[in-house]
Amino acid sequence: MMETAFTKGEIPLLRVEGLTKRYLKGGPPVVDGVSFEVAPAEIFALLGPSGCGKTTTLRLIAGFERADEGRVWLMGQEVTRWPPERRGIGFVFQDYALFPHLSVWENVAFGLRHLKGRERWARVEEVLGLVGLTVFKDRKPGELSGGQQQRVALARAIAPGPRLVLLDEPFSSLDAALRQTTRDEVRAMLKQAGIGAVLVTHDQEEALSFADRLAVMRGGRLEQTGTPEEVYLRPRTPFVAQFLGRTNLIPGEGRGGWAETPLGRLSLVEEAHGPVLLSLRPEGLGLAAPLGHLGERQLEGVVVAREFKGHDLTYRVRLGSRELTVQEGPESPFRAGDRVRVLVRAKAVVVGQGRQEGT
Ligand SMILES: Nc1ncnc2c1ncn2[C@@H]1O[C@H](COP(=O)(O)OP(=O)(O)OP(=O)(O)O)[C@@H](O)[C@H]1O
Repeated sequence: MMETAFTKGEIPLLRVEGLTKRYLKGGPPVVDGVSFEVAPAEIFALLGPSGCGKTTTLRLIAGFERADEGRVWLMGQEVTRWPPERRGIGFVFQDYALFPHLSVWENVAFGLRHLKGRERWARVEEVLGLVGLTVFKDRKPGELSGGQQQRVALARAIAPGPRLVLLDEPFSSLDAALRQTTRDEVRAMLKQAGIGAVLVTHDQEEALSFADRLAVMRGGRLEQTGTPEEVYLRPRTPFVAQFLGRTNLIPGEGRGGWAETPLGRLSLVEEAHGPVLLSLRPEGLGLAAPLGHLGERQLEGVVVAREFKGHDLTYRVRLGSRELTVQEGPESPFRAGDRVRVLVRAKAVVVGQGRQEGT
């Protein structure tokens, strides 16, 4: 499986290897053997539930925390023991951390104290232009919207010209509509400036749409790394399948290109043999009216719940002792209590080998 965005021989912008961190001596590691690489100008996301060690990983990369084990390289140079200021990395926090008493212009100029008057002025103007905030340069942060404040924070982080910025849940305090537009804008700005980024988020949609590649993190470890498409369409574990969206987990017996399952024979994306756990996304299933004639092989079930969401419609359908989540178009006509035929439209993905508990 393709897992890197690298051309042969290219030096990664960031490389971390075996990063491990315990906050309590002798306690469990909160970051446990984390390794990944980020290519120049690549946007990489660390996605995982609260407390899985994402922020700690970011702090180890920035140098705010010291790793118990493992190493960090920036553009081929080992920086594991370097202090944060020597690493030249930009950092954007969830709460922006802007100076409230300084204007937008002064906030952005703050990290440029090493530059002289004219040079400094030109760089601040350039960066404000890049983030589209030139007209607000005299305002204080408190006189801006959340999305605008976030862009100031980004401008301040990129003003000194870092090759890498670390973004810790930078969009989470914005409301849904603003979050999406700010995200798109920030992505476009990073791409335009050729700056690589590591984004930390617990929001799967954000990671999928913002990142070029992402890693799903759980309990201090990276469970799977790949492009958004690879990780969504080819999850390797039940956790990754469930964390990246809704899915149906179905036990089966692999027979090569297909598996025998309680839903009948399912085609598999990749060959498998023996006991397996399969993932079938709700959009890979469909509903139709049951066929009238008896003796026809069909997966018949009963709609137990229906959730209309505008762009789609989600059903819960009971088949024997099992419930499936099925996604249909918004005009799908079934109601709770209707008898329906379940259609399998997609191939199943193997997310576990061997007998699984609770399936
Ligand atoms: N300074 C600290 N001292 C002790 N424990 C800490 C410290 N910082 C974090 N932890 C613990 O380490 C674990 C990982 O925290 P971390 O903030 O890295 O996770 P996260 O995935 O970023 O979570 P969230 O999304 O909630 O911020 C958590 O159990 C947290 O309570």
